Formats: sequence, structure tokens, C-alpha cells
Amino acid sequence: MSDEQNKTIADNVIIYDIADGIEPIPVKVINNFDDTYPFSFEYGSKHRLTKEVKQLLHNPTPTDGCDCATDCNPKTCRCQAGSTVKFYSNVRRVSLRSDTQTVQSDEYQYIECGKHCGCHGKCGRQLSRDTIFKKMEIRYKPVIGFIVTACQHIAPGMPILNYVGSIVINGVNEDFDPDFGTDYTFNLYEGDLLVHCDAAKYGNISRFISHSCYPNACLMKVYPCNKPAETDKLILPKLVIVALRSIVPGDEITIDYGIDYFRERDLPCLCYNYNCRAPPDDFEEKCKTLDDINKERAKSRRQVQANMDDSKDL
Ligand SMILES: C[S@@+](CC[C@H](N)C(=O)[O-])C[C@H]1O[C@@H](n2cnc3c(N)ncnc32)[C@H](O)[C@@H]1O
Repeated sequence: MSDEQNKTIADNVIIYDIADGIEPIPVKVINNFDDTYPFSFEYGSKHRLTKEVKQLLHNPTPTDGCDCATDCNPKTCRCQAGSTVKFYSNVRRVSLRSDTQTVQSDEYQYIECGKHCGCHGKCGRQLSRDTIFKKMEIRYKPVIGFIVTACQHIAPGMPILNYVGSIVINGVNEDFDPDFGTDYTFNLYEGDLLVHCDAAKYGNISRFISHSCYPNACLMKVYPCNKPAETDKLILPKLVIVALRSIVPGDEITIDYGIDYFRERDLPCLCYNYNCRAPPDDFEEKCKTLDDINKERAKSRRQVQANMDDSKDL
């Protein structure tokens, strides 16, 4: 393909930083199609907890943490023993099985060391961060709405950002907005208490991440400590979005919402991937094979490169 064909029209940036300075890197919003703006929401980089929710939470004590010295030994660390995945802090990557499609289930959980641990949380096992870990943009895509795209390479197993929202217990949500219903809600627990994380009115850019039946990222629960046997208090996990496959600049970041999301709303899924579980009527015509997906990624990588080259000329 010639350089001329590679060139794209300069992006129409409609917001220069949707995070309003809260993140270490500004997050642009781009709409190259029409005048649509994202619905307003309050930007925050940590879960929002009401007083009532705080009262239900377990307060970690030294007995819930590990008794390692400054550097945790993966073989003896109690926090690592309670985790079903390993986090290699030197490369900032989580070990996931290569066939992993989603880690929303409790099969994958990670316990982070904290201040209450022998290592005082300074051992490097901290997987979650209260800021985005990678440079990303929000882009408008007709019909689907705003989506999140990567601006840099993200290797499989790397944490990308936390899914942040208001914590809702048994459906009581001060931030509830009937216009959005549960479109931005993820389940955290379904036991005696129903606990959700709702990002409709408050959250970070993770609230724009779309669903795909062939996702390149997933949500992983990261707990602050081991659950003590005697407590009936709540141990609230952070939801960390981790790359499942290698993500290249220009790729849309996607997760699996679960098929019930589409069934409950009687909504077709518009991911058009070969393995789509809620295909729309025009699926046969537009369906993407694995080969198409790889070609599309190569094209978006070339476009990002061309945009970068263009901005150097300015
Ligand atoms: C959590 S929001 C994602 C952000 C949203 N696109 C926006 O502009 O605010 C979920 C909504 O995005 C749209 N969406 C995301 N993934 C989709 C998919 N695979 N097919 C159809 N709609 C999708 C649907 O409208 C869904 O209710």
C-alpha cells in the first residue's frame, strides 16, 4: 500500500482530556463521524463507596496478610498462596492460560499485598493501580457509541486499567439513572448481599469499553487480603482489566460482557466476530473471520503510524 493510501484525515478531537487531569496522561475523545458527545458523567479513578457500604467492609489486619519481609517469597507468601494467578512484577504481567477467553469467574483471583502485610505492600506484588496504566483514546463508532482504543502496545497478561464505579449493595444506588439502567454495571458478588459496580454516572474510561465475543481483554478480581474464616464482612475486590492477547496501537479494547447482557436486553451483538453469540440479521454478510480480524489490526496499526508521521510534520 502506498504512503498516500495510508494517510488518514486528521482526527476530530472533541474533548482534549475527558479525565480532566485526574489521570497521569490526558485521554482524548475523538468523533470523526458526527456531533455526538459522550453523556456527562463524573470522572473518578477509585470506586465510590457510600458510608453504608464502608460499614459493611472488612478492615484488613496483620493476620489477614502475609508475614514476608520486604520482598515476598512467591513460595511462602500467604497472599500469593490465596491467589489463583501469578503476577510477575518485573514484566508487569499476569500468567493466564493461553485459551483464556474471560476471567470474570472466581476461578481467577489475585490477592494483593497491602499495608497490613509483613512486606507493608512494598514487595512489588501490587497489580492494581488507581490510574490508567496505558495510553488510550475514546473514539466514536456509529451505532455502538464511544469505544476505547489503545495508543501503545499492550502485551498479553498486562494490566490496562481498573473498572471503576459506584459500589451498589442490594440495588440501592444513589447514582442510579433510569436512562442507563444497568448498562454500565458489573456483578461483584451474588451471595447474601448483591454487590455491583455501576459506572453509569461515575467512573473512569473503562465505562466505554465495548463487548466482543472475541475479546482482547478481561476483568480480573483483585482482593486486598485473604478472607478470614470468621468474618461475615465484605472484602471488596478491585476489577482490573487485563490484556488476554497482544494489543497493538489502534486496536479497540474489548471485554466479554457475558451473553446474558444481550439476551436480557433483546439486543444484537455488533462485534461481527466469527464466534458471535448474539448475531444480528446482517451477520452472514459482515461476519469477520480470524484472518479478517488480523488484517483489520494490521490496517489500524498502519493508520496509527501514518497519523504519528503526519503529526511529526506539523
Ligand atoms: C458499557 S456501555 C459502553 C459504552 C457506550 N458505547 C457509550 O458510548 O457510552 C455498553 C453499551 O455499549 C453498546 N455496546 C457495547 N458493545 C456492544 C456490542 N458488541 N454490540 C452492540 N452494542 C454494544 C451498547 O449500547 C451497550 O449497552
